[in-house]
Amino acid sequence: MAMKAAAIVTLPLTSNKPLHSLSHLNLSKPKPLPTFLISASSSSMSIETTPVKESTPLFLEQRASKFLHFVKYQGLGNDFILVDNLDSLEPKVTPEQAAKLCDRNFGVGADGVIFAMPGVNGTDYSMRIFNSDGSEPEMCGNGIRCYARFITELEDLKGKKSFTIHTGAGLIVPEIKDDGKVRVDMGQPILTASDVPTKLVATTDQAVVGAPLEVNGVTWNVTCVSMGNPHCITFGTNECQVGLLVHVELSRAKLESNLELCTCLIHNCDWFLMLFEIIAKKRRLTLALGQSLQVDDLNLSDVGPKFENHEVFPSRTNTEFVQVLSRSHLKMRVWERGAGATLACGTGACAVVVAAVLEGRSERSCTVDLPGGPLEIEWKEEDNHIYMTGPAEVVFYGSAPL
Ligand SMILES: N[C@@H](CCC[C@H](N)C(=O)O)C(=O)O
Repeated sequence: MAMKAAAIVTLPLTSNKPLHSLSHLNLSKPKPLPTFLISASSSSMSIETTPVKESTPLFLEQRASKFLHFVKYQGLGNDFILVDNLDSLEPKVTPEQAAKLCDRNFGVGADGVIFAMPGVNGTDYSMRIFNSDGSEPEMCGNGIRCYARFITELEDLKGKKSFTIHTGAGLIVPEIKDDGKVRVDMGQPILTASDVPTKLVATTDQAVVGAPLEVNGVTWNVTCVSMGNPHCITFGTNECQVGLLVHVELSRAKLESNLELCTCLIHNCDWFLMLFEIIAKKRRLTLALGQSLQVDDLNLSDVGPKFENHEVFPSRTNTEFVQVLSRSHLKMRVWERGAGATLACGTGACAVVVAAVLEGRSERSCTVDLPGGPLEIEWKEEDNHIYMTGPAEVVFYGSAPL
């Protein structure tokens, strides 16, 4: 009689199956992985697919194990490791572990790690995030869209499309649209210089709008906006070209329409309005013209860190370099605090539209082109809130040792 041996095998982490094959799993209520009976005789070996009762801990239930189970998401190429942290307000990953996980050579690779946590103060959920350098920002626009999609995977929302999320920037309300995109009420922008925060001297109503800032030996014109996290937005340098300082005599009544006309003309001939100063008594408008930014030509990794760590930004800053394509179409590149050059920044795109409106360059509703794709941004006059609409997609499901 042939001898038979039997062994219990649970599909291991070393399975050849691609990680995305776990995509059908509901991560909060893990389903058992299949168990197979292997029978071997001296002449043959067979695998029976009849499940066998097993007692080993389930893969996704190994909370005590040294593995982090996560879902990788991206929003316009701004990518994140999303962690189910709904059972605790303590992140499952330390800032040091987050930096290691985000490393694109030695880790999973991401711009940040995001934790889906239980709600506080009556909100449905709360969110925390670590940047790829391990620092903790207050908010993340692309991340919050990924978060919203992640919640729909973790929880049975019973058809609910919108919920409230507590963040370091206050209450954020995403809404899942029928086409899968996410529209987010990003709240109100913060403009008071000391709250952004920046040490730059306010130019108008405590806000820093179109102020000169020297970086790398060049004077840039900047506007500072907080979306909960700090942003410094520039449309270009203030290097006036010979003969381009224009003085226009205007009557007060005509001022607004003339200002718009000037901006238009200047855009058309590839120069743009950098600074305007109304000397009311003399009824004179002074325009200082600078060179328009061609964002594709920018040496981002050279200039970005100099803005990020400039002494006028006590909490460091994210920096957006913007080219105006039309009054409703902007193009930007971003150097993010704690993450460097990224393919997109949601809070950055919102801050850019606020800056463009404050500087008289755009309407309140704009398409903002980022290296990873476009975002629709609207700064509503009625409630002073900013609304951002864009995509968020799963990249893969995975586990990594901590
Ligand atoms: N990419 C994010 C912003 C992430 C935080 C930022 N690096 C900071 O430190 O403030 C976005 O989409 O908003």
